[in-house]
Amino acid sequence: MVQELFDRATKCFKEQLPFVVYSKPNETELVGVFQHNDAVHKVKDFTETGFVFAPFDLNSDAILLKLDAVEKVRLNRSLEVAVHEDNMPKCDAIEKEGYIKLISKAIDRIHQGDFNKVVLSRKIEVDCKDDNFKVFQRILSVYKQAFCYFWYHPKIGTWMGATPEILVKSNGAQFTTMSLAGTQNSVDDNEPIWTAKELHEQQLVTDYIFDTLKEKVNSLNSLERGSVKAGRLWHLRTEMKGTFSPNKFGDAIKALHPTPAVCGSPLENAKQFIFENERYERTFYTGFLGELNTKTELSRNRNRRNQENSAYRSVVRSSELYVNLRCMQMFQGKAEIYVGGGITSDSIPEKEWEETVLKSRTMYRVLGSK
Ligand SMILES: C=C(O[C@H]1C=CC=C(C(=O)O)[C@@H]1O)C(=O)O
Repeated sequence: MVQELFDRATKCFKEQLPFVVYSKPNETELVGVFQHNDAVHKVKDFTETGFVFAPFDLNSDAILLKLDAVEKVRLNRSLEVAVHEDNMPKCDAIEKEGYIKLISKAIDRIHQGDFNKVVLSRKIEVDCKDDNFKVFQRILSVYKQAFCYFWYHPKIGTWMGATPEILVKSNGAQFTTMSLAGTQNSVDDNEPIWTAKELHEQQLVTDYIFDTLKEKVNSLNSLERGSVKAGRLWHLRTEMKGTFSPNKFGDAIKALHPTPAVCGSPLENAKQFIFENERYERTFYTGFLGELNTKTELSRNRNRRNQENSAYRSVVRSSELYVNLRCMQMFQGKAEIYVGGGITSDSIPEKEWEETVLKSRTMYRVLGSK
C-alpha cells in the first residue's frame, strides 16, 4: 500500500534517517529505499551500488543511499489529487532585471566566440505550508511520464521533482541516453513548430553526446529526433542507444555529465561562465540521480531439447540515472524551485526569462500555498 510506504518514510523523516521514494516514467510502481543510519556515503567512482544523488559540479560529493531496505508498492496513478492550476509565480522585477542582464552578458560572450551555448538558471523562493508528502503525492499524480522523486538526507537536505530527462540507462552492456533541449509551452496536444534557435540548441547537445561517447563505447546509434511532452511543456529529444563495457560505466557517466542540456558547449568555457556569473550555487539542481549498479536477474532459455534445466540465470548490473530538472529543495515553510534554459546567439533575453517562468510552473502548481 502506498500509504504504508509513506508512513514508513514519514517515520524516517521524523527520526532523521535518509530515504528516497520514487517512481519511474509511466510505471505503476512506487519504490522506497531506506538507509538504516544517517551516514553520508560518498560516491568514489560510480562502481558502487545504491541510489545516487549527484551534484552539478562533480568536484563536490555525489551521495549514495545504501539499499538497506527496499520496498516496492503498486501505485494507482489514476488517483488524481487536486493541484493548484492558478498558482503563478509572482513576477519579481528585480530578479527579472538581474536575470535578463545575465542572459545579455552570455549572448555578448557567445558573439565574442567564448562558447556556442550556455545554460543559465535561477532559484525561486516560494512559501509552502503543506506537508512534504502531500506535495509529493501531487507530483506523482500529475507527472506520470516523468521520473518523480522525494529524496531526504538529514545532513544534506530534502529535494523533490519530476524530471523528463534520462542521463543514462543501462542494462548489462546495453545503454540508452538522450539529448533533450528546446522548450515550448504546450497549448494543446499538437506538436509545436520548432524555431531555428531551438533546433540548433538541441543539435549542439546531440552532437556533443555523440562525439563524447563514441570514443568510449563499443557501438552507438542515434534515433530520429522527435518532440516529447513534459507536463505542460514540449521539448526536442533524440535518443541514442549502444553497447559498452559495463566496467567502464563510471567513465561513461563522467564523460557525459554535465551535457550541454544543462551546462553548454564547449563545456569548460560554459562551466566557467556559469560558476563566475550565476548568482547562486546550483548544488544538486542539474546534477543527476537514480539507481546505480543494481542487480537484475535475467532468465534465458537455452532452447535445447531433453535438457531438464533448460532455463539458466545470469545477473547483470543495471542503472537508471535522470538529470535533476524540474525540481525543488524543501525547507520548513518554503520551497526553492530551480529553473534554467539554454542560451545561444539567437536567444531573446525576455523570451528566455519567460521560459524559466513556464518551467517554474511544473513545481509551482504542486505547492500548496502562495
Ligand atoms: C535546464 C533546464 O532544462 C533543460 C532541459 C530541457 C530543455 C532545456 C531548454 O530548452 O533550455 C534545458 O536544456 C531546466 O528545466 O531547468
